[in-house]
Amino acid sequence: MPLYSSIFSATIPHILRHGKKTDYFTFSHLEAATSSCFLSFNHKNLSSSHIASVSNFEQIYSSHLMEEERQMVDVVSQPEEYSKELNVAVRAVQMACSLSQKVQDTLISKPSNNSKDCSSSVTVAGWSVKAIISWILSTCLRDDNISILAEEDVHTLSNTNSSELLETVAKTVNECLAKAPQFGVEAPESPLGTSEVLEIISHCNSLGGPSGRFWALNCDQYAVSLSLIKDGEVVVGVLGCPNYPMRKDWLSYQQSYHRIMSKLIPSTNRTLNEGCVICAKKGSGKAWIQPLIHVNEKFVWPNHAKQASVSSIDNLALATFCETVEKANSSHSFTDGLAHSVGLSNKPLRVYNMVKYAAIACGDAEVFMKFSRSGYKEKICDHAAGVIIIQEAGGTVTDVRGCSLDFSKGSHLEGIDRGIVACAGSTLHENIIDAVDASWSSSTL
Ligand SMILES: Nc1ncnc2c1ncn2[C@@H]1O[C@H](COP(=O)(O)O)[C@@H](OP(=O)(O)O)[C@H]1O
Ligand SMILES: [Mg+2]
Repeated sequence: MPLYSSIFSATIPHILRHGKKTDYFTFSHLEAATSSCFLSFNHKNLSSSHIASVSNFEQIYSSHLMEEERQMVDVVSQPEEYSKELNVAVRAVQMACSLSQKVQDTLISKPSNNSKDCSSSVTVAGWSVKAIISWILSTCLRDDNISILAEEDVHTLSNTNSSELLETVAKTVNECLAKAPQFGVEAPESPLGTSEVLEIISHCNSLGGPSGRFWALNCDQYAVSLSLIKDGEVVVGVLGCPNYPMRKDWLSYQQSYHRIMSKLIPSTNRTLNEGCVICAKKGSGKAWIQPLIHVNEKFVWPNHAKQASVSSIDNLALATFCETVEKANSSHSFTDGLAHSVGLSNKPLRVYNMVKYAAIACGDAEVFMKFSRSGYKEKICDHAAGVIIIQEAGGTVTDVRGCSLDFSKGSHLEGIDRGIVACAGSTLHENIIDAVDASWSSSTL
């Protein structure tokens, strides 16, 4: 990429210094947005008080829908179980991703050398996403007892030393919620006070478990994932990837570059390179992918949604495998050796967190393997949405013995044997599992 090297050399060192997966940088306000939403096909199923509707959705959109979009309407408009939850969760994740994109745009346009500024922006963005998602879920689903399993301890923010942070989070949350109509959600009547923000964040205190329902949330710069878990089973999964390039050849670049590249290389179809949200409902046999909406656009459900399907490649020689970016999180030497032994000759795709699941669900990669050091317990928030999306898109996800991942044991996946393997199809999956079995005893894992 020599053409871009001078711009990259100016921006990349900054990203490398500060652009780790958890860095959000300064949040700047979202641009003015328009109001109203398009939901009449489904509004009977929704809590109409907070989700606006236009009655002429059918006339405006149905006649123009492409076949895939029609199918999407069929899937989400039927009064099926969890349609409402899926619909609301997609909006919540869209909003969270737009906040994340905004922060990243600020990073690119106004790089800061102050790591303290950066980490405080990360913290603000993280809490703000929790608040926004909690508020949307409880308001749109009319559920005052929303329960969310997230990674941080909710009490940190109520600490008396955190009052400045709380004020900043509340400001960010209010700026973001003021744009809720852009996503088809009514904004709060008046800005939320700090105690209300604390109250909505306090719902992020679920411990998970085998019965009842709770949401699992994970957010960072590269992925925002939200899943609904009912009686230990994942029933809805939504995965937003604000940097997903939607062009396979760009995936192999460090993800922070994508947004720079998408600005440098004009696309005839902008939606092809600026992030996506993928979602699925248990048992539907389908997953859906749609672009993120951008400044001054309205979220039109199911806007440009297309069915997401895993790749049809079932030959390891042609397959691409994903693995963790950080060597500390999964043994690269073991996966390299394994890849060599099974004839996986393509370069591994190292993308952060759940972007790996997204790559498989969209057919951009075929295999994901993660072999954590012994003693590390995987968190369910880091997998739930990705697992259901891959399964509904036609793929297979298990531990290395071929057992399903168990989301009923609290905040962590207990009893995972050796590691996690996700594949586009059962043939690939069997081959990988057999190969791991054959090489495990000689490994140092
Ligand atoms: N010591 C460890 N061993 C294995 N996985 C780890 C780990 N520490 C963190 N992780 C997991 O690996 C994820 C990051 O992987 P990757 O390198 O592919 O981005 C982390 O996501 P979070 O940062 O959301 O907790 C976490 O789920
Ligand atoms: Mg995580």
